[in-house]
Amino acid sequence: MTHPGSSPLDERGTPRAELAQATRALQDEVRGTRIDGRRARELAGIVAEVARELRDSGADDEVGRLHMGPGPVNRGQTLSPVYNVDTWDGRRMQGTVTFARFHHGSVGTAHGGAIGLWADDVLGRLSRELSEGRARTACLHVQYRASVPVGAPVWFTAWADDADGRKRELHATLEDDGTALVTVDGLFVEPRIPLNGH
Ligand SMILES: CCCCC/C=C\C/C=C\C/C=C\C/C=C\CCCC(=O)SCCNC(=O)CCNC(=O)[C@H](O)C(C)(C)COP(=O)(O)OP(=O)(O)OC[C@H]1O[C@@H](n2cnc3c(N)ncnc32)[C@H](O)[C@@H]1OP(=O)(O)O
Repeated sequence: MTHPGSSPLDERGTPRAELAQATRALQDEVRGTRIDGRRARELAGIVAEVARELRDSGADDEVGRLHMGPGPVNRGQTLSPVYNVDTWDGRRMQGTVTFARFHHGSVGTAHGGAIGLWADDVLGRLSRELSEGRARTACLHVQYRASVPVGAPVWFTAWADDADGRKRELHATLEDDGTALVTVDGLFVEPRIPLNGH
């Protein structure tokens, strides 16, 4: 079984990946900085200049589609927490996810919405690994059982029940030292009318 992270579509190590990684670092530092107001304004100008150059490079929807690539770290988007798939046996995926300062909710713990975003992403990825048909998230039930730390890797497991026609029930847990922090139950459905390119 091919390890998902070893797909030839993986963007890790490319210049584009480096740009995404640098942008993640920027997001984290913007979140935490104590920089003074005058310098903050100067830096805003520099960042705006970078954004202009990227926009002028011709970003469009085709580029946006790289968001769906398989690499855990470098899908060209910087919103989702970074996660790494360590094992994949065709049915069950295990690995670690690290919520960054950018995903901070309150008192050192991850924002619940960021956890939901990650869950949708990892189950979406699992769904893509399981079959060619493109399923979409119909329902995501996230149970927050204990706080998820920021800045430290947390172990995850994601797995699938048997497919039921176009429906796939997928599950995930986040855990720390054997204690469940979050449990997720998702329903993904292959649309009756397939969406173009999705
Ligand atoms: C080894 C290397 C492999 C390389 C692989 C390469 C790439 C893979 C890598 C990466 C992918 C990475 C990451 C993925 C990232 C993100 C994934 C995010 C996914 C999303 O974020 S996606 C956006 C949010 N999502 C939507 O935007 C959906 C909007 N929505 C719809 O598009 C429709 O609503 C739809 C399609 C859901 C259903 O529409 P439809 O018309 O096809 O469904 P229909 O009515 O026929 O229902 C059929 C059966 O599903 C049941 N059913 C339906 N909906 C239900 C519900 N909500 N609750 C409970 N049951 C439900 C019915 O009850 C019936 O059940 P039954 O058959 O038993 O009666």
